[in-house]
Amino acid sequence: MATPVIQTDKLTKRFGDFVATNEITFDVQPGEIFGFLGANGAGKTTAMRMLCGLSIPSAGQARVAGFDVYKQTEQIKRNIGYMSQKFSLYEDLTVLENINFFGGIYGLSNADIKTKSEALIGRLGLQGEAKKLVGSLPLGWKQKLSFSVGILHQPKIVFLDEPTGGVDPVTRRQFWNLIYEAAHEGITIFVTTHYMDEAEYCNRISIMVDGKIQALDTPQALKQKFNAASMDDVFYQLARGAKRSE
Ligand SMILES: Nc1ncnc2c1ncn2[C@@H]1O[C@H](COP(=O)(O)OP(=O)(O)OP(=O)(O)O)[C@@H](O)[C@H]1O
Repeated sequence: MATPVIQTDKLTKRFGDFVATNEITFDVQPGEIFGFLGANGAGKTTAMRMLCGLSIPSAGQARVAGFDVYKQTEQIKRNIGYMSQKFSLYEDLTVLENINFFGGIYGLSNADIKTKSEALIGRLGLQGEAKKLVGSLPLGWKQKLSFSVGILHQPKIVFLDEPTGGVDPVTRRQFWNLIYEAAHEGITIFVTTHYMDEAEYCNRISIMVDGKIQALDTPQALKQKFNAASMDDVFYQLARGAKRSE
């Protein structure tokens, strides 16, 4: 088997006495679409921030794209894409300006940025919008653009924190087509979502409850194990006892 792109061993984050992420251990394989599920407050964002090199763990180990989350956070940031819940493009720049700006941040050459931006705009069907301010686009388009910009530098892994919140099912489906294309090109996808139909699209899923991973397997295997008709049902069986969910 190939070396995992994410490896964690008892990864933990405490805020004072509160253990937000509690000894989580798992691997993610190259090219995998890995769903990171859990109720509100389960500790997903906290874990993801540690894996992205944005927050130093309290205990445990993790390597991301081969780099250590304590000592090599800059290398991690160069090898990943990250799309947070909070929309991250500049609303007061145009579509093209955002692509140019982030391409520059990622260290791409001008020629590379030009080729990639034309391909990106074509793929998203944004030819008519290239010179419009991003703030004027519908939310679903912004999310698709944000994802595409987040993988402009062809990172090894892209972390998506609830990337499709607040958009309709058709737009979510289009977003998932982009995810599949990226995975097909070899980019590993690490995604949190509250939508159980999206969980079904993942190769494997972990489900966190109150800071701990309580289940991890393919959607099919989880449904069998919990004798459940749907992922909704699996999730409910695991998360109904959660103390932290609102
Ligand atoms: N900086 C912080 N200081 C104190 N507590 C924090 C901090 N960040 C997160 N927490 C707490 O840690 C717990 C886990 O939060 P986290 O945001 O990781 O959950 P989540 O699973 O991503 O939830 P959601 O689905 O609502 O985004 C929550 O109870 C939260 O209040």
